[in-house]
Amino acid sequence: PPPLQRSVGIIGAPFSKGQSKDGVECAPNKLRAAGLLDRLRQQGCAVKDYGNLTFENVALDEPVNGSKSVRTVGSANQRLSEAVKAVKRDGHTAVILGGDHSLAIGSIHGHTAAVGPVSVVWVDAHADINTPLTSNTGNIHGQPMSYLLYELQSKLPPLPNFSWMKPCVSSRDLVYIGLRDVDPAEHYIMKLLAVKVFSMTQVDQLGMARVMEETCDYLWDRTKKPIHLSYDIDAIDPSITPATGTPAVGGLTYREGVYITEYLYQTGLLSAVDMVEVNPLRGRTEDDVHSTVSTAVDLLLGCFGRRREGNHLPDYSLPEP
Ligand SMILES: N[C@H]1CN[C@H](C(=O)O)[C@@H]1CCC[B-](O)(O)O
Ligand SMILES: [Mn+2]
Ligand SMILES: [Mn+2]
Repeated sequence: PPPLQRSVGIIGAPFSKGQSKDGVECAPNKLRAAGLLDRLRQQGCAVKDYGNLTFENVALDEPVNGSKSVRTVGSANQRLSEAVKAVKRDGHTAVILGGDHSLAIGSIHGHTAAVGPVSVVWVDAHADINTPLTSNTGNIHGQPMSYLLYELQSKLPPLPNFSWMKPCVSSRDLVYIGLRDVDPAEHYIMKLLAVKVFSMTQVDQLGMARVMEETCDYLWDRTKKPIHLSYDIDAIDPSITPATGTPAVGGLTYREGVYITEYLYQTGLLSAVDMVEVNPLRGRTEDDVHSTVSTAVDLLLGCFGRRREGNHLPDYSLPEP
């Protein structure tokens, strides 16, 4: 089997301007405070923490074609792209702690700048594939995939502070898992581009084991590429992860969510992971926040070898009397 990814580079991306609810910028430090780095090290990973990026709030950032905070989102993602490229060049699997899902623009752009074409596994209740002209909210966290796909470039208006980026994902290299709250325009776009989708209906029909087999068979139809896993915590059912900005009922169980990470880890191809949309201020109780944050931590641990059967380090030996 291929050498499994055990060297992790953590980037904190405390960014919230892809949407309108305060709090999502607090998630990187919450995830660290929950012991993410220690737990990764305890399961045998080498972990380098690159700290939190600082993002500029662009003044007078008036909507462009309805999209909000375009200049601020563009500038943030340019910075994130550079940071992810550096982490990849240092030889780590990149972990990007969001922050809202508009960060996937910079994360995937920087990833492909470093390693070339990647397969994207997008785990989310939502497709996040509105263009600036189809979005009903103007929130760019509902649009990142339209900025990234070669096939949608002709549908994008010129956007200030985005001239640094180029499209870098082919629709053939994208798989969605967990969709259940998709706008009509997004549905039309996914049909038009024949994007591979495992909505919650397919999760129910096939079961997650089959979904993951079919995901990998589809992505590896030709060459095996590094995998970019973009995990929106709202893919998980809100009964488990309520502290998030756009919850949608009927989501993945904790077990299904973790299975995705266990499966992708053992491919040995996991090259970058986004963990986004955890919003501690959206929990009604401290338990809501704890359940959401600890689930996000467990999902990330699964990406780096944690198994529910148990784990032990290779150098473990039993104590002798
Ligand atoms: N209700 C969804 C569907 N479309 C909306 C939009 O375009 O604003 C919402 C986006 C969620 C973004 B998220 O997936 O990153 O949370
Ligand atoms: Mn979502
Ligand atoms: Mn999302």
